[in-house]
Amino acid sequence: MRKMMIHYKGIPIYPIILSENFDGLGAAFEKLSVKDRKVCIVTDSHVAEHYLAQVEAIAAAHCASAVHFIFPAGEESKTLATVENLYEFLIQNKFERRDMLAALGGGVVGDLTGFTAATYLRGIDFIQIPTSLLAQVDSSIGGKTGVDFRAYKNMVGAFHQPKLVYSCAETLKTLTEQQYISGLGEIIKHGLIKDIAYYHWLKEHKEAILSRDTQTMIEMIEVSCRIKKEVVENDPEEAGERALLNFGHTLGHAVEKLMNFTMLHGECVAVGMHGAAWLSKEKNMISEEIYRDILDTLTSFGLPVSVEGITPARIVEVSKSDKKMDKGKVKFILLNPEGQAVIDRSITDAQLLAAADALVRNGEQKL
Ligand SMILES: O=C(O)C(=O)C[C@@H](O)[C@H](O)[C@H](O)COP(=O)(O)O
Repeated sequence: MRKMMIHYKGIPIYPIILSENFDGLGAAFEKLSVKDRKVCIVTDSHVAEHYLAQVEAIAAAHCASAVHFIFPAGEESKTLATVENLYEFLIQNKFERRDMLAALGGGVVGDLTGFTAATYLRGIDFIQIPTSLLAQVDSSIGGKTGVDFRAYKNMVGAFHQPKLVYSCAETLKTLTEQQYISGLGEIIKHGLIKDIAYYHWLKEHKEAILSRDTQTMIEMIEVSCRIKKEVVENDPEEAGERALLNFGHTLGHAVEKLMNFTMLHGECVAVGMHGAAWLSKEKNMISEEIYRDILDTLTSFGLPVSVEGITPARIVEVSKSDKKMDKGKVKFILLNPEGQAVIDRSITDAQLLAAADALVRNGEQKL
């Protein structure tokens, strides 16, 4: 078992526990003083089949009582309507301020549960038990919670920090290939924005990573969590540096929306990272060779770097309606020659369109 603590202004806020199994979850509950508090485990229809019984039994043994709320798996459920159903369930079960939610699942479950916890009774505690690779290395850490609104990704939300993040590597073995690889999109992002040695380590350990070797996965998750921890500790509410975590998300969110959420988040981030790398190359911030290496790395891990069926013009239009606008300019995260990410507000509409064009697969172009 590995453990790290998230601090804000030097004060310890919550632990991240990385474990091979759920054996340490009971002890982690105990540390939260939950003996006389109710817990509602929020999960989706896929995860419920695999892990709900086990986690609910642990919660019931350590808390005053445990109930569960299950919603249909998928991004379509990440709405205010699901949040309303959850409020209703909590009211019916007489949940009070001192009671708690536990998000058992991937990014959708974590974001939606966190947002419900942030707003129910003006805020109750919640914990994250992420079961997808993407949630374990990214969305469960840092307190970004929220839902989509009329297909605008994460448009309504709040910063609300969990009391615990407990990640169990066993759960990664039941992920579909596509879900697992989607998580690798955010992991490669971590290397590219903050730790180029880690990016090379990922390439060197590709086989063990893709075969889901437990120890390699835990090592990789630990490095990614440390990178995310460092960024969110320095800038908890995205006043500055935290925006670097949005590398690949400006165009990625637009692709996600235009593909009607038929592509997974990490896949869209990979396409978006291609766009950001392309812009970095065009601005002479990285070489053609590095640009090619990024594309090769993404594709060698099974991630897409282009899309079909949408137009560059629509990608630009939708990018401009995302949250990343800043005084009318799209806030872009680009790569610089030192192998670090930087915030850039100088991208023109023409450059944005050309980047979007590089992502759209048509005829000859087979990236
Ligand atoms: O934690 C963050 O900050 C991130 O930006 C991490 C992203 O990878 C993640 O997808 C996040 O949910 C996107 O946030 P958003 O503010 O762009 O919706």
